[in-house]
Amino acid sequence: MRILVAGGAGYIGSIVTELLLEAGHEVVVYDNLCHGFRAAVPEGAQFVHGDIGDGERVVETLRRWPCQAAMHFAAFIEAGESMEEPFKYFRNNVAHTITFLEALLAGGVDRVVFSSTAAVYAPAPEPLTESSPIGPVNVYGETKATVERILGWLHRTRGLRYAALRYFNAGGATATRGEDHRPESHLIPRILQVALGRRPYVEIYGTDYPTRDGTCIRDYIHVVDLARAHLLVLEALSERPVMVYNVGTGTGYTVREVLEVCRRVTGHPIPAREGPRRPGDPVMLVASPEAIRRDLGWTPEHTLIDIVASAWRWMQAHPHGYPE
Ligand SMILES: NC(=O)c1ccc[n+]([C@@H]2O[C@H](COP(=O)([O-])OP(=O)(O)OC[C@H]3O[C@@H](n4cnc5c(N)ncnc54)[C@H](O)[C@@H]3O)[C@@H](O)[C@H]2O)c1
Ligand SMILES: O=c1ccn([C@@H]2O[C@H](COP(=O)(O)OP(=O)(O)O[C@H]3O[C@H](CO)[C@@H](O)[C@H](O)[C@H]3O)[C@@H](O)[C@H]2O)c(=O)[nH]1
Repeated sequence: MRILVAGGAGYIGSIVTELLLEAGHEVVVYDNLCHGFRAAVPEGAQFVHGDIGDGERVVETLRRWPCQAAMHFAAFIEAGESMEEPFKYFRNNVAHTITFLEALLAGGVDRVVFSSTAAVYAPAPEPLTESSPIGPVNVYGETKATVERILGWLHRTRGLRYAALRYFNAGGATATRGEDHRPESHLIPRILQVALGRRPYVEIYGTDYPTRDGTCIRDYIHVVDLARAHLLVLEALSERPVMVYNVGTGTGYTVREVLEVCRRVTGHPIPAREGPRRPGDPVMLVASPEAIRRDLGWTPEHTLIDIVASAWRWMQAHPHGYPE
């Protein structure tokens, strides 16, 4: 298949592109590079510098390289920032996505894999299943829940086939690609930047949550396991026109536990300071990954140690990330 990958110059999209090419697919990466890097795009992929909010450019791209499916990673991704800049998030993640979806259908693409998130759920003290209540506690999660509903209506009214993958917290790297967000807001790379000598300490956002050690709990999923889920749903779209799956491991770690794993893997003491809560942070998000296992046979193959070890290898090899 030839696949249009919007946001394919970013962290997860570039690694999914790497796996798609390895599996023998053709890929057209479509990215405005607002947060991605040209150097992250695998050599075997076509690259188009474009915005998902520019429908004409999307249609033009599809005329030049007709595609059988699209994957949609292009979005702003920070829950904390979304609480400060709601319009920025609604515009890019919802309004521009509507333009993008309309252009895909006009350009003959009726299969979409969408990057949704665990942040669509109301935080809960037990593992979340796909039928757990939707109830985002931040604007970012609301934008993703809104797009999921739009996809549902486009299936009913236009026959769009789609998979919405609700990722839990992605981490880790391949041998050649890793996480490089600027500014970096994510826990694991921020901790590893301390071990690398690029930050004096890591701040723990909130130590008074009702959890086993007072810090937030997340389900960390290796980016390669996450990427494999994309290839599986892409194949399955022929038989299953609508799929909504959690992609996580089923195991939650507190911020302090992640910090300990990072100290063990790097052998660095990694100083930490306790700070206030970050607005919009859910107390706990842990997946039940049972549905995607049952339907498609997907299971995670990597542990939190593998995530941290691969991220650490990548950061040591690329201490300043991708070249601009
Ligand atoms: N990183 C995680 O842990 C995580 C968890 C859940 C969901 N997600 C979702 O996965 C997707 C990818 O996340 P990531 O961590 O790779 O983020 P990222 O910022 O590394 O990648 C996003 C890419 O989209 C591009 N982009 C953004 N707006 C665009 C626009 N209007 N037009 C064209 N390109 C645009 C950026 O340049 C970037 O290359 C996002 O949709 C995010 O919401 C990520
Ligand atoms: O310097 C830091 C950074 C983070 N945290 C905490 O670490 C946890 C994880 O935070 P982070 O790595 O920023 O990820 P999330 O805010 O959980 O969000 C990620 O995971 C979500 C799915 O769970 C996705 O939807 C988002 O796109 C993605 O950014 C949270 O409790 C944070 O408060 C700290 O204590 N200190």
